[in-house]
Amino acid sequence: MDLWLPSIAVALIIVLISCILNFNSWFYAPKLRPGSPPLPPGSLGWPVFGNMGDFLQAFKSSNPESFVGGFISKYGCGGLYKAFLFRQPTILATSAEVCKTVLCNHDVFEIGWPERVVKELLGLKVLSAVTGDDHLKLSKLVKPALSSPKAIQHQMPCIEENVKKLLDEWADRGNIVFLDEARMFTLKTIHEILVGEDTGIDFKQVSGLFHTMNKGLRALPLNFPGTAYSNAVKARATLANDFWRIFYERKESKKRGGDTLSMLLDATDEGGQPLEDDQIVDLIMSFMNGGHESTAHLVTWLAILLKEHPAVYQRLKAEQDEIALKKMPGESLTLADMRSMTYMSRVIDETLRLINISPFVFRKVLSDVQLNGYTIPRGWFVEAWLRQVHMDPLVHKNPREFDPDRWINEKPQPHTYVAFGLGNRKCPGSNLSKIQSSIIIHHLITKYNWEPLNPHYKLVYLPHPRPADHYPVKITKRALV
Ligand code: HEM
Repeated sequence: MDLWLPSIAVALIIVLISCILNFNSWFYAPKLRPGSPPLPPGSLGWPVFGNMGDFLQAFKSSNPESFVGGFISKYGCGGLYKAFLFRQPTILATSAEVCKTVLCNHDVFEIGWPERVVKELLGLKVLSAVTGDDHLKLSKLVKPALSSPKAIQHQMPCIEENVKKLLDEWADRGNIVFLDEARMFTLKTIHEILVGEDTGIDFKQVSGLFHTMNKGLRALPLNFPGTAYSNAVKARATLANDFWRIFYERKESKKRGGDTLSMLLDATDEGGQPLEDDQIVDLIMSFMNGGHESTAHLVTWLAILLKEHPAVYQRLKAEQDEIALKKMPGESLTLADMRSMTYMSRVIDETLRLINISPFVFRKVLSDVQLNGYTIPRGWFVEAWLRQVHMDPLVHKNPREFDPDRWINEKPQPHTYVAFGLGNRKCPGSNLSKIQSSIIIHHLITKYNWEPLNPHYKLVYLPHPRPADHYPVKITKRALV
């Protein structure tokens, strides 16, 4: 009797642990049709939390690759693993080929924000919320407002004027925190590009509101006072007030220019239908949101990596000095100048590959699909792990090395560079962010010097990779020669 009790207790504990460990698999794994291939290998982790603990541990360490690396070393290099992330049963798509399949097959893999998030935070009719044919039609209608020759003609002088003012102001101040200043700069510039004039908005407040709104996008959609989601909904409402005011002022004034708002006001679809007012307001807000934070990170990382790689710095400086020397004082950069910045373009691509500002993007599975001998079940989420595509040594040789020449030496396949995504949802602001960073780095490298005040910064990876101290630098204007 004395021996029975402890044995039963041990057996019960084992059963309990096994129930806890297998709860997600029992609860979420679907019954597959007889003869269907199995789910991909992997583990759905702990109840409620799934694999979030491993994910956070990896992304809070100095080696975020260890998260996917754990799946690869346990389950092989198949490029597909089942997991449980962000409260959803999820397939991790980690190889370049699988990511391409996921991002380019919109009839099966579509964006799938919860309805409530679309309604309360994103806006019902913005690019990242609409799906299928509606998405195709909207893309066709709004992309020219960001990347047509007419749009670029408006963007370039606007960016350059702001850059010149900004860099002089930075040099006057001496010490600045690079990422914080770059954020303010990209926010002001994208605002001018989008709405074309001073609208009296408070940029510091707007930056904070977008930050609060973005935090809510991945939070539990519980609208109770004090939750991240509720704060995000309030932030969005405050932002929307500002943007409706700007919209009405412009609509009533009938003034039009090369700015995005003018182009959206005048845009019509194939049937001659204009965009609806609330859609234009939501689109402008979504571009302003998507268009400042990521570009500010890109510019900051360019400044960091150039300082850390003197040979790349010297080569880029030589290319940019040659362009600058051909200019009369005050003469602006032209599109032809931008096209001649071939090394700059490789440095930017390599920075985006190495840093992975958007480490992954998600899709919802619309119907059961078989891929590489596995079933991906309907209703699950797929995370296309863009970061792994860039950091896979089988795709990019010595992936941890910063080597802008890999883009000519390795001649990589187009789907192995996914910094801006792939397929129909590829970032519509990719050109704009490259133009903006090229112009700022052109003026910075040809006329100023910057020295990091803390070269031994600590790196953090969430929500975007960056130095924990946001990269404080001392900036000085070069003497004219
Ligand atoms: C370094 C800068 C940037 C990076 C790394 C970046 C990255 C990305 C990525 C990876 C996607 C694809 C998302 C997906 O497949 O679900 C995307 C989409 C998007 N981006 Fe960007 N982006 C940048 C700059 C910009 C700028 C400047 C704008 C606007 C002016 C912008 C607006 C958007 C929008 C609206 C979408 C949604 C497109 C759709 O769903 O059709 N982004 N971006």
